Amino acid sequence: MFLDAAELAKHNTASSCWIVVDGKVYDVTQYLEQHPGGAAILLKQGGTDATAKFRTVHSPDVLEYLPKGSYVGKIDPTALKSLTTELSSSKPATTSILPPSPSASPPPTSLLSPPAPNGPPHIAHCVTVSDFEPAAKAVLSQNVFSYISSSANSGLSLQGNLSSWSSIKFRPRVLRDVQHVSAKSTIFGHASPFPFYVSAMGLLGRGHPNAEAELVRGLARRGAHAMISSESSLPMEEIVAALRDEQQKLASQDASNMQGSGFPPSQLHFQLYVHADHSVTLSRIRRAKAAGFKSIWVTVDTASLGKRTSDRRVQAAEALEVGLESAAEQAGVGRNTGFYPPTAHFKPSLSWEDIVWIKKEWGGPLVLKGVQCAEDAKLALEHGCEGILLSNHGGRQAHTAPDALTTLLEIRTYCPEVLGKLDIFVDGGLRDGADVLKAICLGATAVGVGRPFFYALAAYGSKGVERCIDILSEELATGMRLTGITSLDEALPDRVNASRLLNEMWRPEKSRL
Ligand code: HEM
Ligand SMILES: Cc1cc2nc3c(=O)[nH]c(=O)nc-3n(C[C@H](O)[C@H](O)[C@H](O)COP(=O)(O)O)c2cc1C
Repeated sequence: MFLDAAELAKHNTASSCWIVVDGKVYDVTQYLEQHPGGAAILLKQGGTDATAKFRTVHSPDVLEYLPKGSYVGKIDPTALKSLTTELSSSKPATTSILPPSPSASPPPTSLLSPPAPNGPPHIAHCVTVSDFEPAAKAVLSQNVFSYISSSANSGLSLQGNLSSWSSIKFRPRVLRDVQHVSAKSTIFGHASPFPFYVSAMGLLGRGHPNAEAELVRGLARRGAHAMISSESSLPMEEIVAALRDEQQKLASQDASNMQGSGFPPSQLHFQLYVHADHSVTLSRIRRAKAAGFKSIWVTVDTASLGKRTSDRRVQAAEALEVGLESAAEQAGVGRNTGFYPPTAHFKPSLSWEDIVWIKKEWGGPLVLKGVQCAEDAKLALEHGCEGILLSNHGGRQAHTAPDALTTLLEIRTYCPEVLGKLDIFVDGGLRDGADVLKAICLGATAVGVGRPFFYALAAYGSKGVERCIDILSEELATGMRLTGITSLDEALPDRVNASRLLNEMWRPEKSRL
């Protein structure tokens, strides 16, 4: 039995809110207060077909997060048709402000952002990766820009990340014949042209209509690796398929040009949030394995979502706009108020035992994403992990969390044995390719880069992604030449002066390590 449009339309209030996604009706009333995107954004879709808006943000996978019993039934397809027409005539879709993508034409409309009066500046103006931020700001709505740039509390973790890289200085060597330099490296045995990769970022669809598919097309043209978020806007299988498709196109172009790109194939790694519902986590792991991801990176710094201050301001404003005064007030203090266990998505009881079963289920390289001290690095080794990512989630989780370089120094000081046994990755605040070398000198395998790629994607699509890689790799090559390093095995600790950060590093009163 189908539901009809008149019945659906009645459920558009906070006391009964139904939405349609892909012809199915869901009662999201109970979920309104839990939705990390805020109650207002869902309520605005109440009683209507939310499919178009939903698809610009989410993959259908998130529907698994709805409480049991949320599915109401199917809607009459003819009713849906009239409903869609009605909606589109009352709420016209905005014109896309995104530049044409070289690989795939973006859909003609974007429901995400209002049209930018001027569009982004010419891509030629992006000379450092920080230049992508104002370019994206010019084309994104305020709430999407806030989602990307947001950081925890007063922003000190983010500030610490950004400044940590310049606290370390190089100790260049001269007269070392640097005609030929190579930044070739490997990540879990897979070749990468450079020791950096794109960090996991959820909901790329908020910045570009082709979302993660557009990202991986840009990566494929440069052979770069990426960690794909389990909160992506596209299902993981579609992201892998987009990469393969682009790689095939490149192979046929190479065959007709009689020359190869010279880059190894890009590889994808899977970032996992451990969900409160075990079956959701298990199914993600199995699908990632079947889809061919090369390693799994379990995020361990998100027992609860951090206080994303600017997002809360946006959500409060959105709620007030639709007259939801109490939701607006709640947005400011968050949904995990007080000391009650958080009820939302991520498993708050996550512990080392979970790592053991995830490792067994995955059966390949496992990295802990979000290690922030030497003790946990040591425990990761004891629990059989293959790698650790020293990260404070781009300053989005704990307030005044340590930056990754300081944690790396702490590990070098208090448990140096970890260095030879685990692959160590770092991320947070990297905005200059030359700085990548500093982490490598201190023993890192590779560095993750987040926001600059999101901004580049939002402003210029896959062309921006390629340019972001080109800027970082040129800076890295120049940095290598000017410090007298021709290959990464020459990047050793004596090439950097980390005294300033070492001064700030934690020291135990009485070591328990
Ligand atoms: C109905 C089922 C839905 C579920 C289960 C759901 C679930 C989620 C989850 C888990 C996140 C957090 C993702 C992350 O931070 O990585 C999120 C964020 C978000 N959702 Fe939904 N969502 C639903 C519907 C929608 C719809 C219909 C819209 C838009 C009309 C929407 C817009 C957003 C936005 C904008 C965010 C980002 C919030 C931020 O600024 O951090 N969601 N949602
Ligand atoms: C918009 C955005 C979304 C993110 N989403 C995720 C995510 O889904 N999973 C995760 O483990 N980390 C996520 N992160 C953290 C990144 O993986 C990475 O740790 C961080 O962005 C690195 O800092 P940077 O942006 O300064 O380079 C996100 C970061 C940003 C900026």
